[in-house]
Amino acid sequence: MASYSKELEVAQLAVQRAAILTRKVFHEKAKGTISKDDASPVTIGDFGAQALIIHAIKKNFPDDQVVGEEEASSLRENQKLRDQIWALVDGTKLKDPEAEKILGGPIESIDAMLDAIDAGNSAGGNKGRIWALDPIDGTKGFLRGGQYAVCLALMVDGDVKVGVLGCPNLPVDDSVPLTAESGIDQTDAEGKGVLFAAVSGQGATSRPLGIAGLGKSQPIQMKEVKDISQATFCESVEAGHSSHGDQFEISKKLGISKPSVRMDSQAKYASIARGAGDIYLRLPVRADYQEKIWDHAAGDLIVREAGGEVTDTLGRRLDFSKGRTLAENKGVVAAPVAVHGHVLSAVKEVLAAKK
Ligand SMILES: Nc1ncnc2c1ncn2[C@@H]1O[C@H](COP(=O)(O)OS(=O)(=O)O)[C@@H](OP(=O)(O)O)[C@H]1O
Ligand SMILES: [Mg+2]
Ligand SMILES: [Mg+2]
Ligand SMILES: [Mg+2]
Repeated sequence: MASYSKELEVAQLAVQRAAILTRKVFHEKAKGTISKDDASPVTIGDFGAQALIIHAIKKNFPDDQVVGEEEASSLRENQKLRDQIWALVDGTKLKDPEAEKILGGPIESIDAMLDAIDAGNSAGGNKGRIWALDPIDGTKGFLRGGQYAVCLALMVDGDVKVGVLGCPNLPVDDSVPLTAESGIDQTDAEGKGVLFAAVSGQGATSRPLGIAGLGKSQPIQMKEVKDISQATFCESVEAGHSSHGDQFEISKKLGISKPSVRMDSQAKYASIARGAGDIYLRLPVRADYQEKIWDHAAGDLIVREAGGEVTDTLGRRLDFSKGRTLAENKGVVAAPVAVHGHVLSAVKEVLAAKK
C-alpha cells in the first residue's frame, strides 16, 4: 500500500501557507470581491490561495493534474485586482525556510501566478493522479466573518487517497463541542486554526494550523452516538446550498430536539470527524445541481478515516471519478458508521413523503 507521506507533507504545508494568506484577507475590510458568472462571490483570497497551492503541487509533482475551483480570465483583464493578488502572494511565506523549500519556493512572476491559477483546469476523471482544490470553501462565510476552509485532496484513479482541510476559525481543542454559535467566528486569534488530514487506510489527524513547519498531530475519531436523539447535526448556513426544511424534518424523525449547528464550508466534515458534532446533512435544494468534487473530496476521506460513513441521499458512496462534479450523487449524509443506516432511513422517508 502506498504511504503517500510526501504528498501528505506537501499538501499540509501548502494548505498551511495558503491559510496565512487567507487569514490576512479575512482581517481586511476590502477583500477584493467580484461576482462570478454564476453570481457567486470570489475574493483576492480565493485566487491567491489557489495560486500558492497549485505552484507547490506543480513543483513537487509536475505530472499531476489539478481540478481547482477558480480560473484567472477575469484577472487577465483586471490589472488592479491582479496587482492586489500579486502583492499578497509575493508576501506570503512560511516562517520556516526548510518548509518553504519543500513547497518549491515563491512564485516567480505575475504571469507565473496567473498560469498557476489556470492550471486548475483539469476535467477530472477516473485515471491517474488528480488533485481537487477549493482555495476558500465557504466564501460567503469568509465574507460574513464565519467559518471557511482551505481544501485539498489527492485522487488516484478516481479514489481519494489524501485529504487536507485548513480551518482557520475552528478551535484548536478537538474536545470543544459544537454549539449554535460555532458557525460564527467569535473568539480572537488565540487558540484558533486547525489543520486536519487523512490518508486512505491510515486514519485521520488534527494539529494546530501554524505559520512555519507542521505542528504536532494527534489522531481524531468520531464520537460514539449512544442516543441518536441527543446527536448534534450540522448543516450549511446558506439556505440556497442545502434544504434547511428537509433537514429539519429528518432531525425531527430521529427525535433530535437540539437546533442544528449552521456552519459554512467543509468545517462541517472536520467538526464531526473530531467528535465535536455527530451528523452532517446536505439535502439538495434543486434537482439539477451537481455538487463540486472540491467541496467534498477532503472532507469525505477525513470523516471516513475517523470512523464515519459518507454517502449521498440514496446511500451511494460519493463518486469522485465522474469529472469536476459528483454527477452520480445527490446530496450528502455523513454520520458515524454505527448510526449511518438509521440516519439514511430517516432521509429516505422524508424524501419519499415529499413525492
Ligand atoms: N445550489 C447549491 N447547492 C449546493 N451547493 C452549492 C450550491 N451553490 C453553490 N454551492 C456550493 O456550496 C459551497 C459552500 O457551501 P457550504 O454548505 O459548505 O457552506 S455555506 O453555509 O452554504 O456557505 C460553495 O463553495 P464555495 O464557492 O467554495 O464557497 C459552492 O460550491
Ligand atoms: Mg466550496
Ligand atoms: Mg471556494
Ligand atoms: Mg465559490
